[in-house]
Amino acid sequence: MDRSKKPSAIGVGASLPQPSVSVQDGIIEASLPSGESVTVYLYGATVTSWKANGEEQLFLSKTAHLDGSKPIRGGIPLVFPVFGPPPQNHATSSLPQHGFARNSTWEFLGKSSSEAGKGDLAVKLDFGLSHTMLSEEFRKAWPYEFGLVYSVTLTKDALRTSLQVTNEGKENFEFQVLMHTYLAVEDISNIRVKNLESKTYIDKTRNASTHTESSPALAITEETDRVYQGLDPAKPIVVSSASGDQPLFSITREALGDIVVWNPWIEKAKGMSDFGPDDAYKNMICVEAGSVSAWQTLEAGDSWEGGQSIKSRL
Ligand SMILES: O=P(O)(O)OC[C@H]1O[C@H](O)[C@H](O)[C@@H](O)[C@@H]1O
Repeated sequence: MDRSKKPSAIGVGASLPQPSVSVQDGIIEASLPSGESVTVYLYGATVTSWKANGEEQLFLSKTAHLDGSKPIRGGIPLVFPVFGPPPQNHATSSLPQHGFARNSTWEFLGKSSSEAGKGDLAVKLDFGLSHTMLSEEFRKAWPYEFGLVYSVTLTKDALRTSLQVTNEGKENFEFQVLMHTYLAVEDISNIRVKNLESKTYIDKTRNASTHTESSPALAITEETDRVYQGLDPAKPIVVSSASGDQPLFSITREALGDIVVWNPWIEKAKGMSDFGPDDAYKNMICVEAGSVSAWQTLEAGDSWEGGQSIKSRL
């Protein structure tokens, strides 16, 4: 047999084009034959880019630190096990703001691809983080035995991120979780956030006071930092143009009942050294799916799973 011959098309099953995945220098890139792509840094398992319809969908600060010296400003940093500054006298009290998931180095567990229906392909990337992988400082600050599996799934019209948390130890622990998604928008003055009407929110820019959303289409006209609570995860949060019927993004969730809407606006943007250029606050809005208004208690041996699916320019 002539082994120098390449396998014929029939020999390899005349297979359809498959997703491609590359792993280099702690950065995983996956793309579909139809052109969509996603980039994930092992540092924080942070999604830093999602391209669909030929366009970047996520905002990444031009001055973001990509060398592991600071959580990445942009994309989708993962917040776990505490959202915001940790409360005093809590098991998370010694952790930094937003916990350790976004500033720990995860491992790449592998890829899988499947049919996403209608002949479309899906590629799923899995990442893992566990107690023993944490820095000594974080291990001391939060001594629980846990396992996280974070899955990033790219399809032609959506990006899904989901997290499974397992309590691998002998004592219960409490956690909060949030997918801190920085969506790219052309002009903040021209977008609206829909489906928050009548929901209760904590306004972090007004001494954490409680309010009820009155607007069916929220405009962002100043620094905004609100935690909307008790939403139906299956009802999409829609980001649309101001004039519009055309949704730019539609976000459904599983087991994530809170949504944080954040835009730092002029002064705060200037004050963040890793946020650039200064006026980039016009080109982003964070719509963050999470479970942050209360603690999830996870008993020894139990698992919890939650996630979001973002569709773009439907
Ligand atoms: O600067 P970071 O630690 O990344 O936090 C950025 C922002 O995250 C969330 O959206 C919080 O609600 C904000 O209060 C916080 O400013």
